[in-house]
Amino acid sequence: MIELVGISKTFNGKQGPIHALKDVSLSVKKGEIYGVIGYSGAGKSTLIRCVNLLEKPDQGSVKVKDEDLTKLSTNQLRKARGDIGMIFQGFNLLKTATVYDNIAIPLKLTGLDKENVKERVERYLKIVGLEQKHNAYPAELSGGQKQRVAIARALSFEPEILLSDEATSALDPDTTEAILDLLLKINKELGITILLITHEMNVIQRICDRVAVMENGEIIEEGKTKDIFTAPQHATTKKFVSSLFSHNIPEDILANLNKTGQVVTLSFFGETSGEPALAKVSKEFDIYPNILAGSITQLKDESFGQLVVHFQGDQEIVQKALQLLENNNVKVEGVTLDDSHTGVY
Ligand SMILES: Nc1ncnc2c1ncn2[C@@H]1O[C@H](COP(=O)(O)OP(=O)(O)OP(=O)(O)O)[C@@H](O)[C@H]1O
Repeated sequence: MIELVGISKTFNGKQGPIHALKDVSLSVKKGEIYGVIGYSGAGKSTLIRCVNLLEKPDQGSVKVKDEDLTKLSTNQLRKARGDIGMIFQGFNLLKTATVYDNIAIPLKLTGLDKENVKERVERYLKIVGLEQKHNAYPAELSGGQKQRVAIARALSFEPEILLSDEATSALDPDTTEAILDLLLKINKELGITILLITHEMNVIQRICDRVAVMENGEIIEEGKTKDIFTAPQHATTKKFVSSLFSHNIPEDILANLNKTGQVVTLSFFGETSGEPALAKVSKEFDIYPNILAGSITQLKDESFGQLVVHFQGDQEIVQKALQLLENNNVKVEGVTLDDSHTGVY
């Protein structure tokens, strides 16, 4: 659906050139929710703005629905952009217009007649749950409600793709959850492909099928959300994942525990696979795992759990127990003193 190949973009900064994107390639499938995560300055905004050519890359191709947007005339590009909606952190609403007009005005500018404009505004305000707010002005709305208006405005053009530029970054945690639920609903019920950028791992965790991690204008890791959560490779990815699972065990306690046995992290999917497997090994090998920390979190399609466990006793038996856990699809990783600085992931 979206195919970025070898995108580069350099800005002229005051202190010399800034290589915001360096040979970035990315592919988003139809119907997918794809997240790009990175710290400030990683190049996320530049990347997402390249998808609808708000930013023109210096090199590379931007294919949307098999059409290379960099090769289109102004008119053709305007038409192609009709398939790509966008929402922003700052909502970008017209302050002096009502909720209704914020959606209706851009639609009227496309030449749509009054009846159809009315029908669309009402349909999409209903989808975002704001049918009671037609006559309100943006100043009378909460942040979450303003983002809902912005989403309804984007949807009113009936795009196949929605780009989300940090849409939940200005919102409190509860409102963020509600907006993420709305994005999931839009994806599932309207079949809209979503490409989002964020610096918050919980956004990736809750709704993304796949994720790319960006740093210094490059994609440093990419994959299914599930795989990135269970086996992050790059130090930055590990940091993002551990921001959600900060099972910080104080260093001196960890050092003492390591003297009397082994401390491991067990990662598992689904509600059933982790604890029963642990109960099974303790029974079979007559060992007593001591659970030090644990968490369970909901990914888009399944739950993901982690337990930090101390295994005491005969090392040979413990190794056999850990092997059995692995055979039961539980991922086993040793916890070292170094891990405790950033949290166990
Ligand atoms: N128009 C511009 N002119 C000059 N430099 C720019 C411009 N736009 C972005 N940059 C620089 O390019 C780099 C990448 O910026 P970008 O906004 O894409 O990163 P980001 O990951 O989205 O970060 P943030 O979340 O802080 O916006 C940064 O060093 C930024 O200062």
